[in-house]
Amino acid sequence: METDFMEELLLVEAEMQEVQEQIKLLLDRQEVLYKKQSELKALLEERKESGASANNNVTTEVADWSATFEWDAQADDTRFNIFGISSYRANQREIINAVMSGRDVLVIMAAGGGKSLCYQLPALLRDGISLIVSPLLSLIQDQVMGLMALGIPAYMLTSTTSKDIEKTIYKALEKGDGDLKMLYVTPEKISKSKRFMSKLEKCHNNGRLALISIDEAHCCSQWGHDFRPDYKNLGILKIQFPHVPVIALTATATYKVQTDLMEMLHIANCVKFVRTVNRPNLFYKVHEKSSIGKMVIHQIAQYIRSSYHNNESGIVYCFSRKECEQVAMELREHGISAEYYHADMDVIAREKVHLRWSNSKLQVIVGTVAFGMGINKPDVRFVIHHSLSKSMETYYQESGRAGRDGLPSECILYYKPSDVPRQSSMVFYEKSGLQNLYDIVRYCQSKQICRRAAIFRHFGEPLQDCNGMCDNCAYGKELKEFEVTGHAKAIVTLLRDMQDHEQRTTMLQLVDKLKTKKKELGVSSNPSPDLKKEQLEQLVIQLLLDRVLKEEFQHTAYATNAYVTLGPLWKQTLQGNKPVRLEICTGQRQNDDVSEKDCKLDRSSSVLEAKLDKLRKEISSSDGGIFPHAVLSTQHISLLSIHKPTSISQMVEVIGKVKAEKYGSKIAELIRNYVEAGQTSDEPNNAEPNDADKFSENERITKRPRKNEAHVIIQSSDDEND
Ligand SMILES: Nc1ncnc2c1ncn2[C@@H]1O[C@H](COP(=O)(O)OP(=O)(O)OP(=O)(O)O)[C@@H](O)[C@H]1O
Ligand SMILES: [Mg+2]
Repeated sequence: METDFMEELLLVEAEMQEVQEQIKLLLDRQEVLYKKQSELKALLEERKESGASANNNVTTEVADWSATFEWDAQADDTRFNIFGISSYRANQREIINAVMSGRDVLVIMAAGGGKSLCYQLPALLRDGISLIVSPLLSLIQDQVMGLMALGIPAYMLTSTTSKDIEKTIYKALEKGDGDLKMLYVTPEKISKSKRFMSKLEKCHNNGRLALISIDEAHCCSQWGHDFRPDYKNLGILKIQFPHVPVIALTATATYKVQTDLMEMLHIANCVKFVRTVNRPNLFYKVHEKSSIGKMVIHQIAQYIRSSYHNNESGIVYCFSRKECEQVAMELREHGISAEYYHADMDVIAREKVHLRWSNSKLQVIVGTVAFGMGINKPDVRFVIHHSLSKSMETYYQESGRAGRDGLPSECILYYKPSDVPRQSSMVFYEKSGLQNLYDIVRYCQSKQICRRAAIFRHFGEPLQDCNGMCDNCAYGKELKEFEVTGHAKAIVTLLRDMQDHEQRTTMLQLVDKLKTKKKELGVSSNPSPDLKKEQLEQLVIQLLLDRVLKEEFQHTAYATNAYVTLGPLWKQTLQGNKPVRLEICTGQRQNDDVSEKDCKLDRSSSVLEAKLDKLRKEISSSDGGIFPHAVLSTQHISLLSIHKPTSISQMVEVIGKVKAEKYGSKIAELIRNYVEAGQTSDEPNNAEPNDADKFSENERITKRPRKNEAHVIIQSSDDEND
C-alpha cells in the first residue's frame, strides 16, 4: 500500500513539474503577446489621431508640411543643382519643411529611402553650422567625402582628424571663421569631449548652431538592434540647446523604440514621419540549402555568374568567421571576385576590403554581422544569406542593404533546417532570443505565405501588395501537403523513451535514429509517406515551432549544444488529436534555377551605360578617391544614356549644375564619340522620354510572374512623386 502511494506521489510530482514548465512557457508567451498588443494598440491610436488609416504611408502631419513655403525655390535649386537629385522621394520635402520651420523631427524611413537629404539640404539652407551625429567612422568618412565632392564645406571631428583641421573646425565653431556648414561627429565626442562641447556652446551662443541631426538614432534605445551606450547621452544636446531643431533618423524602429527615442532625446513634441518598411524594389526569396557545403557554394556561384555577370555588387552573409573565409575562398575558386570581412581582421585589412568593394573593384563581400551599419553603397544588387539570420529584424536590416538606389535587387536566404540549432545555441541566452529566431525560421519554412506579408506582420504594419516580388507570390510552386501524424508520434515516442533513459539527442542524431528505428516504431505500417532525411528535419523544426518539441542547451568546454526534447504539447500529438501536416515541394520548383531565368529582373544595361559606368570609376579613382556612385548615381547614368546631352548646358538639365561643371566635359566627350560612332542599335530604350519621365528616377521593376503568366511592367510603386 505504502509503495502504491509513493509511486502515485512521484507521478503527481512529475506532472506538477510539467505543469510548472507549461505555466512558465505560457507566461513567457503572454508577455510577448502583451507587448505586441500594446504596440498594436498604440499604432491604432496613432492612426486614428492622424486619420491616415487608408494611406500606405503611416505619416502624421504630412498635410501641413506639403504646403508651399518661402524657401521652396531655394530648396529646389539646391536639391537639383548641388545634390543632382531630380525630384523628391516620398516624405523628403515634408521633412525638410518641418526642419526648416524649426521643429524637432523624428524620421523612420526604410534603408536607402533618402534620409541624408532630409538633414543635408536644410543644413545648406539654414544659416550657421549643422552638427551631425553618426555612429561609425566609415559612414562619416563616406558622407564627408561625398559632400566635399559636391563642393559643400563638410568636415568631421574624429580620432582621425589632423590637428590642423581640428584647429580650423574649432575656430569656425568659436568665432565663425572660415567655411563650415556640416560637422560630423561620433556620439563619443558629445559624451566624452568637454572641449568640443564648450566650443559647440560658443557656437550656439553666437546664434550659429543651425541644426542637430542624429543619424541611425535607433542606437539610442536598448530595445533597438544596435544599441550604443554613448548614444544614450545625446539627450544633453536638446537640454543645452533647446531652440535648435533636432532631427533624429533611423530605418527601423518599432513603436516602443520610437517612444523611447523621443523620451531620451527630449523631443517629445517632435513631428513624426513614419514610412512603411516596405521595399518594393527588393525581391525576397528562400532557397533550399543543400546539406553538402560545396553544392551550396556551387549554386551561389552559378547564380552570381549567370545573373550578375557585369560585376554588379553583392554581399554574402555567413554565420561564422571561419565560414566567411571558407565561402570567400570557394567563391574565388568558382571565378567570383570575393573577399571576406569579419571582426577578427585588423581594422586596416577590413577597411581595404570595404574600399575595394565600394569602388566596385571587388564584386562580393562575404561577411559576418560585423559587416553592418557602415555600408553605404547604393547599387548593391544582391544580398545572399548563406546561413540563417538570428531574427526577422536582423534579416530585414542585412537584406535591406540591397537596392538602396531604388533599383530592382534580390535578397536570397539559403535555408536548411539543420542551421536552426546552430543559431539557437548562440541566441538562447538573449532576451526573447529563441522567440526571435523562431520567427525567422517560420518565414523560411513557409512555402506559400507571402514573404513580404511576414515582414509587415513583424513590424506591425498593415499588409501591402507584394506585386509578385517574392518567391512565394511569384512562382506557382508545386506543393503537396502530407499527413505526417505517424512520423510526429514516432518522434515524440522516441524522445519520451530516450528521456526515460536519461538520454539526450541533438536534432541530427534524432533524425538518424528515426531513420534506423522507423520499422521498430511501426511508422512503415502507417499510411504516412516515407520522408527523406531533410524532410524529417523540416518536420522536427515544425514541431519545435508548434511547441510539441523544445530545445534545451548544454555547455561543453568547446561549445554549447542544442538538444531536442519534449515540449509542452507533446501529449496532444501522441494522442493524435490534431493531424500533423507537412508541406513538401514536389515539382521542379525545388530547383528554381530554371524559373530564376524566366523571372529575371529587368536590369539590362546598354553599351552607353557601361561606358558611363567605366568613366565614373575612372573619375572616382582620379578625384581624391571618392566613390563612383558619388560621381554619378545609377539613375544619373540611365538618364544620361536616355537624353545623351553633349553640351554642358544640356548636361545641367540632366545632372544638375555642380556635377555638370565638374564632370560634364568628360561625359559630353564620351557621349559625342558614342553618338558619332553610331552605336545606338543596342539601346534598350531609344524612345524619347515624355516630360513626366524626364527628370524623375523612373525606376522600373519587372513584376515577377506566376508560372505561365506574362511579364508585367510596373512603376516602382510608391517611392516617387506621391
Ligand atoms: N529624391 C531622390 N532621388 C533619387 N535618389 C535619391 C533621392 N534621395 C536620396 N537618393 C539617393 O538614394 C540613396 C540612398 O540615400 P541615403 O543614403 O540618404 O539613404 P538612407 O535613408 O540614409 O539609408 P540608410 O538607412 O541605409 O542609411 C543615395 O544614393 C541617395 O543619393
Ligand atoms: Mg543613412
